Amino acid sequence: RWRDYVSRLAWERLGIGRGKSGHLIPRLEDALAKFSRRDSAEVVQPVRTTVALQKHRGFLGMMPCYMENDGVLCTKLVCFYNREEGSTLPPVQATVVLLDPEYGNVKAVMEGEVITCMRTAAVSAISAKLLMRPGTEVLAILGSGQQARSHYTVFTEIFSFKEVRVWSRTREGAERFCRSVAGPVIVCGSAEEAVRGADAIVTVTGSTEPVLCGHWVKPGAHVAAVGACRPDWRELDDALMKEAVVYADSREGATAESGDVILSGVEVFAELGDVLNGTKAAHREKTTVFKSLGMGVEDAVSAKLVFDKWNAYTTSQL
Ligand SMILES: NC(=O)C1=CN([C@@H]2O[C@H](COP(=O)(O)OP(=O)(O)OC[C@H]3O[C@@H](n4cnc5c(N)ncnc54)[C@H](O)[C@@H]3O)[C@@H](O)[C@H]2O)C=CC1
Ligand SMILES: O=C(O)C1=NCCCC1
Repeated sequence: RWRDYVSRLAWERLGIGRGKSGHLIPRLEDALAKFSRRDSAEVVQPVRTTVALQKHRGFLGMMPCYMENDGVLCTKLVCFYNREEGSTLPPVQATVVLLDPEYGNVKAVMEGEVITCMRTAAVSAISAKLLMRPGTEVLAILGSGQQARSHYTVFTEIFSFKEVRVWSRTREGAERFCRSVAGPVIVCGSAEEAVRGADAIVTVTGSTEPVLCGHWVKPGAHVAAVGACRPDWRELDDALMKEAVVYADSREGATAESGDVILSGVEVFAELGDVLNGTKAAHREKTTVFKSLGMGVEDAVSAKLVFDKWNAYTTSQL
């Protein structure tokens, strides 16, 4: 889409995504660590408020965040849908609004899909940095949409996989994905074939039922589970949830919104921020699941980065 193309170009032109995910990953690590300290001068971020758009099989999520010490006030409005196979409508549409916390005026209104794709992939990469075993060789991606593409980009930029595999519910989807990314990918005929022996697995599907079974997963593998962000949606089965040490971006978010956490009845062991703060262990030696729900603070620091880069760029053109 034209809008997607322009945003991506702007993102690259501003140098945010260039090389080792540019400046985004350190800012997100800092934000995750601040969030987990639960200091209201650092981050105030309620659990996402969600309104069901029943007629359209979708949801509106509202994601405000205030970072008093950093002077950042932001909210994202995101609509996400459980689309029919073959639908050409966008699965996620988002707008990010950056405000001045002192006066309340709007500083910028930003297209939020690229921010959502890049920050989600970057946070999954942080989970892999913290929880993946050293010497990993094989990455498997389940799903072939926009999150699959952003995860491919960030993961192959940061880690040196010998093999990347993709599975999608249609072969055409997987083949389209291969044509859209910059490196080699092996198309697999089933999710099981894709994940058998994989060291890292990313689940980025719109599925509401498990697509990944525990008994396929190599012991010690790391799973970044990005889809299934509703309390009755699943991507991972109970066997995997019970076998793994489960991490999340937000404990409150995971226990309110994640079907994989709620319906399997497992405990979230730690937030990524706890590991970054050194208050909880990174169990690299075990099978680990990072359950990603997405947080307003991730959008806030990403939007601030875009805004600052944009200001610097426009000033340099004067
Ligand atoms: N954790 C987070 O922060 C975020 C999570 N998401 C979620 O990530 C998931 C992927 O998002 P996008 O890539 O933007 O969507 P997309 O529509 O571009 O891609 C979805 C992929 O899932 C596949 N899929 C859909 N239903 C399926 C099923 N029943 N079984 C197997 N595969 C199925 C599709 O064929 C497609 O390959 C969605 O669930 C979305 O809500 C999106 C943004 C942020
Ligand atoms: O954090 C986000 O942004 C989203 N999370 C779950 C569903 C789609 C958007």
